[in-house]
Amino acid sequence: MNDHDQMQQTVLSVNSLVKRYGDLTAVDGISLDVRAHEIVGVLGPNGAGKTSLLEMVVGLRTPTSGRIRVLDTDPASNTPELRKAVSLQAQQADIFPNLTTIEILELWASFYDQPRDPHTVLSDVGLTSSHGVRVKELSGGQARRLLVGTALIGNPQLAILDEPSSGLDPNARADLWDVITAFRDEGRTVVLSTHSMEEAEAVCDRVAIMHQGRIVALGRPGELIAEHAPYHVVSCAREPGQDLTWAAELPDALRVATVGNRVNIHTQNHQNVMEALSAAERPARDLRVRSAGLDEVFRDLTGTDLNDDAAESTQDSQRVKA
Ligand SMILES: Nc1ncnc2c1ncn2[C@@H]1O[C@H](COP(=O)(O)OP(=O)(O)OP(=O)(O)O)[C@@H](O)[C@H]1O
Repeated sequence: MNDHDQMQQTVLSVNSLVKRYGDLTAVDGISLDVRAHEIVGVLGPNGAGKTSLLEMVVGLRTPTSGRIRVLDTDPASNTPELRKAVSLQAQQADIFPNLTTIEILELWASFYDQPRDPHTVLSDVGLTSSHGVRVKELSGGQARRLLVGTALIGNPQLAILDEPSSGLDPNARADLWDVITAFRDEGRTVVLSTHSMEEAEAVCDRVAIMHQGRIVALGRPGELIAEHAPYHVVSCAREPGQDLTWAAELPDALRVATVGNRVNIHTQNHQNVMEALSAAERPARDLRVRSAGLDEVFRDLTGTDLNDDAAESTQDSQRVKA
């Protein structure tokens, strides 16, 4: 197989997948193909069904209905070949609380025929200086990095990472994104879940936006934005006592929403909006403009916000225009 053929290879194929827990439908008829050499992000808020989907893909949960093939094999068959080719980032390493970080990676490496060097992986996930620290003494972020290391050490063809950057500080997140993209650049495939649109945009070749058990959009981040949110967001500071609700009346304002101390105005003519904000009797300050991103795509497709902490105010300054 040449490079091109390899990149066309379907590593994961999911068809009409459903997972019910009693009356609750957590995964509601998902179909998704993942090709070799790509990073696919499953982007959705808490409870969207991401973990249920990923754990079915590795055979840890049983589908209610539908079909999954990983490297042309049903994950429920749990063959030794599949166990070596696919890895799921462990959810916790504290089953071995007294082992050190390097001992954990050496233990995980021993499960595989051609593992990565544990010291290299320790360095990749930024834990070299913590090589002698016991698992029970790690901070939340350090523990998360170690878990990502356990997913990569076996050199799997397909790595499944469930919220790999959760709890990491911005520098550690950026380092982790480098590790994940370098892993893909070696010809491997990654499916990760996240509720960070920043992460989805930074690392994912394609993004599946998941909401209430369904994939509501699938594509490259730039394509999704161009298709579903082809506008700019003008943002300004809302100072104490300042009323900017009038911005919703601007002919070029598609939507106006307050997020904490900032007011965001969606528009297809950011020049006009910025001029109007600057020319007001009490001019808006700290004006910024950016292209819409995946969070706007998510909001426009689902009517809800991706992250609670970025939840937009429902007060009178929020207006949606047709
Ligand atoms: N074992 C289970 N039994 C019953 N309900 C479950 C079970 N696992 C998940 N659920 C429910 O299924 C829905 C989807 O959960 P899931 O963990 O798959 O979502 P998620 O997108 O991974 O969420 P999070 O980002 O919070 O981890 C939620 O409503 C959850 O409460």
